[in-house]
Amino acid sequence: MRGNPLNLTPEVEANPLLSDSWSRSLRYGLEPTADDFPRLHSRELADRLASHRRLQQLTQPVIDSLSRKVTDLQSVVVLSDASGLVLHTFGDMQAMDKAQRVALAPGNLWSESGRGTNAIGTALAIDDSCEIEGRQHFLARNQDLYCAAVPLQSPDGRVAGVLDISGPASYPHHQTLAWVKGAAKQIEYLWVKQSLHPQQWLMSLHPRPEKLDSVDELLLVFEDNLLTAGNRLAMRRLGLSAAELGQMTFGQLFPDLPQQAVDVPQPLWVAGQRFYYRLRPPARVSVAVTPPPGLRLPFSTPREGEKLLRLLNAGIALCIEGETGCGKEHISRMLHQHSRWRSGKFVAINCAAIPESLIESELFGYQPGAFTGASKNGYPGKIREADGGVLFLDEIGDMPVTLQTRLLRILQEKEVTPLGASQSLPVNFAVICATHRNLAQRVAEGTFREDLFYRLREFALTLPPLRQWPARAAFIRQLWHDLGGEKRRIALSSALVDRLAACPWPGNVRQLQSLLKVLLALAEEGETLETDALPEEYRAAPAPAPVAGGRQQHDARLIAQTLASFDGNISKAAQALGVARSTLYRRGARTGGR
Ligand SMILES: Nc1ncnc2c1ncn2[C@@H]1O[C@H](COP(=O)(O)OP(=O)(O)OP(=O)(O)O)[C@@H](O)[C@H]1O
Repeated sequence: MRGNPLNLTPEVEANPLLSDSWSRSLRYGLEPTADDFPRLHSRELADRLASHRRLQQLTQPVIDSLSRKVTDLQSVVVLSDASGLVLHTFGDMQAMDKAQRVALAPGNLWSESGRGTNAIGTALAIDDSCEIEGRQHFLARNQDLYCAAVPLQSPDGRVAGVLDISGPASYPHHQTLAWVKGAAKQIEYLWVKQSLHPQQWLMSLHPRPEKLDSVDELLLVFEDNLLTAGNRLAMRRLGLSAAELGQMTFGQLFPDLPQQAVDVPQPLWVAGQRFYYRLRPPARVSVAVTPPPGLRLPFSTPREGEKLLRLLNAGIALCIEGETGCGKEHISRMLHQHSRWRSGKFVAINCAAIPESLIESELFGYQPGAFTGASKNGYPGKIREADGGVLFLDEIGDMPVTLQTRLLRILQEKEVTPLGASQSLPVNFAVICATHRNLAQRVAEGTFREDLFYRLREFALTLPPLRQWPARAAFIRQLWHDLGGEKRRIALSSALVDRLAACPWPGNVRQLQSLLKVLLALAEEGETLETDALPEEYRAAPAPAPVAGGRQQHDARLIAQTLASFDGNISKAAQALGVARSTLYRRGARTGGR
């Protein structure tokens, strides 16, 4: 048919929302007569439900009253996740015919790519509310249904799921879309208010002062002076996008307004429109920490550093990959100190070093007497310690799969339930993870959850090994200065620095730092160190080639040389290497055993 190559019905063709959606459905390769439909097995569904507990808890009271309203229309309320997967169906389904009951039950996937034009899938595709009635549905098998859906937005600006009302198309649905929109507005309002952290500012705005303190309020949340969250009403009305959260400052949004508590509604002009606003200061004032001057990354440009900071400020999960010792933790600590999370702690967890049986209590904490041997005072756990700060997950690739599920849930719901507790506690933190493993390969092998992989790797950064850093000589001199070389009036000759800059450094900065500590411990005040001060393996030109199992072999050699320099005195060698004596005993025993 000319002008209508997709053979759309006149009703669909006349409505751009529908014709676009039908075109997409056809492009997905769907057939209107298709009778099979995507559905999740109960085990996978249980897993997905567990990771959306917060969404369900938040929506439950609003949905309960909504489902009572739609009973007379023989309709049900459906809650889906952001992929269109039905998580819960509320209301009486008995009045529906069997096919509809089956199709709307939890576990069904109502994405547009799975079922063509339908309210849940199309609302997700256009990120807006919509109603799809009878023959407007793409699949013939759904054409007895009426559905109205609204995407739900979490305070961090992400689409978290969809709220939908579905029922027989034969009933009148004059108010249904308005009801579902009102419920979604209420959920998004409660979500912002309930996840407010004591260190955050809350701004509420509305063109009419009497509407303040109602679900119609526009809500904005600031941490320090950074905009970090808001409800959809505010973001739409003020033209803000999720990408601006963590970037936009109070001053950029309201240039003429001081960031001061305002209790009695005051007028305010924004984008040519008059609003009234209140500004509630944080309940717990964070210790004002002045950010240290500019972030310097020795291996890249200042712009790269600024980019990473912006991402961290926006709450984006960073995944840092790179060889051992190249500074993954060091850079994470620097980012934390410069970020909006700096008033909270930097909490590092080595996922490979904690015994599997202890990781759970270590991460999630426990109630007094939660298990035999538990401290009688309980333990808050690392995740709660990181509240307001940065949680650094080192060697994330080694986290046991069972714990990956719990970690994912915490990252999605931003709350933690200590062992033995019945109530969960809200937490707010940024996540940086590090690994020297190939995480994608672990996902392919089935030892790392794919959903956690994407959640933790919202932005991935690969640190180059030290041998590839530009300006290595300058870095070596800086490290020497930081270790106190200049203070002790001990200099490094240019020839020595050049030799070190040419080394391959399989153990990266850790190896370089250990060597410089040894040189410093052995040198006399006022001396200038030449290449002959270097241990033999560093003296020879060309520089030593990287060896298999690099770090361990290098460490063993360095330990042996240092011990020899101090005539076998373990205390002095340990001091020179900057490690505990017990480490040297342990390493000595290991290398000696080979
Ligand atoms: N840019 C840097 N400036 C100064 N010191 C650094 C720098 N990068 C790393 N270091 C130091 O090198 C050592 C190793 O760094 P770090 O622990 O961050 O490496 P890593 O990549 O996390 O190692 P691993 O993979 O073994 O955990 C630390 O003592 C750290 O302080």
